[in-house]
Amino acid sequence: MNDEYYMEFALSLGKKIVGQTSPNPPVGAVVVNNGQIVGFGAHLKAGGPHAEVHALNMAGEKAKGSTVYVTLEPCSHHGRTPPCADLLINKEVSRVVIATTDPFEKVAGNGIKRLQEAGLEVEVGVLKEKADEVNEQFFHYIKTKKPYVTLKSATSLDGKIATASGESKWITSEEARLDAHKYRHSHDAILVGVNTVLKDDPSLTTRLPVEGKNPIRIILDTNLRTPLHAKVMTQNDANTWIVVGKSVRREEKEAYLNYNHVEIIQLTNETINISELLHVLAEKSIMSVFVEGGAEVNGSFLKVGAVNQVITYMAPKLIGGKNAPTAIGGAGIDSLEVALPLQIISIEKIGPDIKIISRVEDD
Ligand SMILES: Nc1c(/N=C/[C@H](O)[C@H](O)[C@H](O)COP(=O)(O)O)[nH]c(=O)[nH]c1=O
Repeated sequence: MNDEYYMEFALSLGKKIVGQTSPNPPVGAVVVNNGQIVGFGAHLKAGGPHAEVHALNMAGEKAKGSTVYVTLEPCSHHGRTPPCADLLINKEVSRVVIATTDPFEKVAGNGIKRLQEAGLEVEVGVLKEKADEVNEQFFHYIKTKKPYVTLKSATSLDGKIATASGESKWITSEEARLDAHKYRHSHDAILVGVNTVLKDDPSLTTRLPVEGKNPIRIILDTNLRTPLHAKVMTQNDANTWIVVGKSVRREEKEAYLNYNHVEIIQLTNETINISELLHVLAEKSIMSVFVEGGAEVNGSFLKVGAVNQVITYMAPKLIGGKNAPTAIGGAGIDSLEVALPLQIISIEKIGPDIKIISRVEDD
């Protein structure tokens, strides 16, 4: 076979664990010896063994003289686990094929250098584009020290998220709504405004046919209006972080602190500053946030340009009405020249609806 054949396998392992390794990258590794796959593995959770460790353990004696395919440059620094570059050398691996290099300053290029200095054959760049996509959340987080933000909207053909009277259930189909849950699974946090909580009382959990990780639920709630009987308060199958402004007083927060799964994050301004929020979330190791609106919250992210990916579901319905809300509220951008440089990545049918994935060009 060829290198791409085995790297595809390693990438499929990495892709399947996106969302469960934060704040580490979702890495996959495959060990091949004499044309046989003798080991494979993925980094399953931060603090756990890296993908190469699992794959080499499975390979046992057959690691010697093997070729190891890994989706990201092996680490060469002592993190919470010993360096994988040293392990590859100690196991007497002959050749290491790497899909893409790690932008993390402690690693960038050092892993490759250490392998080459030890006499291993190293090949870099096999299926690089695909690996960069699997690592997009991690790379953005490492480069910008801010979470990767995916904005989701579900609208009618004319861009409305509800009728003028506020009716919104449902615009898009069951299939489209289910598809959105995949992003709840693959992001560390889901974020909505308190108006969505007041209007829809959402649970914001991941309800996929088989399992799915619940993201941390982040509620933007400047004046702490989230009702104590809301599902995000009474259901503790996911943590809930309520973000409030400076003027919320300590005694107002008391009642919320009785819930173990609830945390109040108080920012330093009267109103919530999205840039400050993203900095605080990154400090708490949140690598990716799935913003499910509503319109005002979406507008506040757009206003500061804090959008990396947009998932748009559009139903074949026309709602109309100048007072019916559209997907992005707020003041909007002042001129087209400051519009986000989005690129459409894919358009597909989901049931009767269409799904558009668009991303901001790499920074
Ligand atoms: N109104 C529509 C949506 N509306 C989504 C709501 O704003 C809110 O995120 C949901 O109610 C979440 O509830 P839960 O977490 O599933 O319990 N979302 C969609 O994809 N299509 C629509 O038509």
